[in-house]
Formats: sequence, C-alpha cells, structure tokens
Amino acid sequence: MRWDLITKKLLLMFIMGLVFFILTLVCEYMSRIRARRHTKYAPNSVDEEDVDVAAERKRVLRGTGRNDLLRLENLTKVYKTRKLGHHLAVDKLCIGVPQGECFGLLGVNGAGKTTTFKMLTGDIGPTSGDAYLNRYSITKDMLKVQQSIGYCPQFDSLFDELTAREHIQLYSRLRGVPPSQENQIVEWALKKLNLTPYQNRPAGTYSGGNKRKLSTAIALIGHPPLIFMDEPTTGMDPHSRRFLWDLIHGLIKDGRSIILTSHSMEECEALCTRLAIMVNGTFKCLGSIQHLKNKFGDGYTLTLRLKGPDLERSQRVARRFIMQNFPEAGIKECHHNLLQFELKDLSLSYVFSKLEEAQKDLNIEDYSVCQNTLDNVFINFVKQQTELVQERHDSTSSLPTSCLRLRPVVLATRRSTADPGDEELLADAFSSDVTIEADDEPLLNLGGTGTRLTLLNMEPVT
Ligand SMILES: Nc1ncnc2c1ncn2[C@@H]1O[C@H](COP(=O)(O)OP(=O)(O)OP(=O)(O)O)[C@@H](O)[C@H]1O
Repeated sequence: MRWDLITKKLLLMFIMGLVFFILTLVCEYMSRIRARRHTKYAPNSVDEEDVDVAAERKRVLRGTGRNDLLRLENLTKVYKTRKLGHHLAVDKLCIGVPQGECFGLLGVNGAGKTTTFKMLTGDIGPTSGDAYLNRYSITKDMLKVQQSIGYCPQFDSLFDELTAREHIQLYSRLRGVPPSQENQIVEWALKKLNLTPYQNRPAGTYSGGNKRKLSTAIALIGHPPLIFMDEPTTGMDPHSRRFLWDLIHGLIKDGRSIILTSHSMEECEALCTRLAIMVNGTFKCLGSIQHLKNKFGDGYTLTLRLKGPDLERSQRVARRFIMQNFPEAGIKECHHNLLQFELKDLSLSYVFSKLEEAQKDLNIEDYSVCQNTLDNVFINFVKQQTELVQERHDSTSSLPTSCLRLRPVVLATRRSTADPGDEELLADAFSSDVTIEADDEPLLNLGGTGTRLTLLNMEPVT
C-alpha cells in the first residue's frame, strides 16, 4: 500500500517534470522564432560591402591575419529590448590589428563602437562570432584576454572618494603588480599623465579632463599590449588633448596597439594608422586616412543660401538651374534657405562663372564651393545611420512617417529644467548628431553638449 503511494508520487513528479521540460522547450522555440522575426539586420549585407572592408574580411577569415595581435571574426551582437524586440548593434565585424597600430573606430552615437569594446573587454558576450587577442578567444579564454588589455571606458568609472594615487595603487593590486614594484608603477603613472599635482585629492573633485587622464593612467597599468580607448579626450582642453596624443604616440612607438574611438577627425588624423567608419554596426569603409581621402573625398560641395519672400519657389528655381547646368550634381541637403549639392568632374572656373551669371535671378544670398574632406566623407556615411535610426523610431511610435526629417516640438530635459532654448539647439543638432536609444523612451543625445533630451512629440520639417 505504502509502496503504491510512493510509486504514484514518483510518477506524478516525473509527469510534472516532463511537462515542465516540454514547456521550456516550447518557450525557447517560440522566443527563437520571435527573435528571427524581430531582428533588424542592416540593409547592407556582406555581399554589398566596400571593397576594402571585404578584402579585410577575406584576409582575416582566410587566416592571413593569424599573427595580428587582435582579430575579430564575424563578431556580432544582438540586444534584446522590450520595445524594439531584437536589435542588431554589431554585425559580423572582421578586422585584424597588428602590433604597433592605432586603429580608429569612427561613427555617430549608436553606431556600435562601445558595444564592440564591451564584447572585447568581456563586459558583455557576443551573440555570434569570436575575437582573438594574442590567439586567446574572447568566448573561451576571457581571463587570459583581460590580462592583456587596458581599457579606458567612455564614462570614467572612478571612485569619488579615492585619490589618483589610491586609484592607481588599487588597480595595480588588481592587476597583480608585485608589491615591490607598486610604488614605482604609481610614480610612473602619475608622472606620465601629469597627475602628480592632484595625486592626493579625491577624484570626485577633479575636472573632466583630469578624470580622463586618471582613467587613461589606469588603462596603462600592467603594460598591456592592447589598449582600448573610448573617446579618451572627451572634455579635455586643447593643451591636455595634445598631451594625451603625444602619450598615445609614445605607446604606439613602444609597439603597443591601440583601438580608439573618437568623434574628432582631427584626432584620428593625428593618431590613427588605419580607421574604419562604422554605421549601423558595420564597417562602411576602412583604410589609412590618406586612402580614404583619396577614395571618398573627391569632388566639391556647393552650398547655396537663398533669400526672398517665397523660399519654396527660390528652391525650385535654384534646383532646376543646377540640374540644367551641372547635370551630374547630386543634392546633399535641402533645408529652409540652404541647398547643398555634390559636384564632380567640373572645373571650378566653370562653376563660378555659371553661378556669378545667375546669382541675381536665382535669389542667392551667398554661395560657397569647397573641396570635400574626410569630414564630408564621415558626414555622408553617418547620414545613413541617422536615417535608419529615424526609420526605426518611426516604426515604433505614432509619429508622422511621411517625412524623414522631423523637428521636435515638445521637449523636456531628463532633469526637470526644461529650457525653451533647448528646442532650437535640438533642432540644429537633430540633423547631424542624434541617437534614439533602443532600450528607453526616445532620447536625443546632443553630441558634444552632454545634454540628453526626452522627445515627447515631433512634427515634419516643411
Ligand atoms: N544595453 C543595451 N540594450 C539595448 N540596446 C543597446 C544597449 N546598449 C546599446 N544599445 C543599442 O545598440 C546600438 C549601439 O550602441 P553603442 O553604445 O555601441 O553605440 P556607440 O557607437 O558606442 O555610440 P556612442 O558614440 O554614443 O558611444 C544603439 O542603437 C544602442 O541604442
């Protein structure tokens, strides 16, 4: 009788276990199907990528870059968010970075730079693909990888109460510096980053620039062969910036490799041996600065500022004139009284003579013709990111979808200090440097200003 009861209970437990197991399998299957349905893959597939990016992919995957210090093989990250489902932040990156190279990662807010760093430093795991540092895999030997890297994160992760000296001591111990060498390392780091005058002050009292210096000092402890620097000069004055650039040059000469993200072309020109521009998690171009300038920086940008009571009409007339006289011209910007065109294969004298002739008839206030630089190349690539972000936002909100460019009309800062002037600032920033965060309510990140505004409503720009 008792055995009967025990057998029944065991049978019941087994059946419950089986049901639970089947339910788990069903849930897992459903979530995979949902993931596949919701994951937004970048429109630019590997087949359509730039020849230099494709060549690097081939080189890395063929194994020719086996001796590179850092190797990324199809590194991919998909974030899972409540509002947007699955969001592809980094898409099959392939790159090899040899010893002694400073590699620049450029891209607007939200391009996927920090996510790439986070995967390489073990902050988050990749969804697929792998990366190797000194042949150690980030998916299998993260501890070994972490021993060989230094990381200066985008946001200083410092303890307000600790001094610079205490920070360096702390991280020296964490990195396993022998006690006999600790003092020497601390003095070296303080001197190297010009922090000696502040060594005994709590880090909470430092200026933004000195905090960045301390974060850099921490990244250098233990002499790592590879250092990740996420916007290292943000908040630094020009003098401190030059100082840090010299330091980075010294590190490269020493044979260390550096992966740097920056929003400054000038910084990349000063430091990077090669760079890649990242858009929507993929590389859009890759190579030395000179190569990218030669490849993408040709032609001119013609900017017209129009005047007159009927700007719409002036715009129509000006566009017709440009298309008739410079049929190869492509429109770049059309905003209020400003029109921008890209001109190729035209002599400057021809452009100027035509414009001088027509200046009055076209209601042109003033105009300029300038040679395209790497900045223009960057802005052109970056527009693709802004447009995709905008599309994503449109598809997840009830905002008007007919117009790509939108102007924010109701704003509130994250803090409760909404300033009416912000609206103008935001309208300006919106066309160039904007992120709508995927995991939060729509937020606009005003590049450089550090301001984050919540977007409550939008209206199409007419
Ligand atoms: N924890 C997260 N959950 C969901 N989505 C995220 C998360 N972190 C980042 N993202 C999204 O992934 C994309 C890439 O973000 P990432 O921070 O890597 O960009 P970034 O190029 O480093 O930008 P920034 O220049 O502002 O640092 C963005 O669309 C961002 O909204």
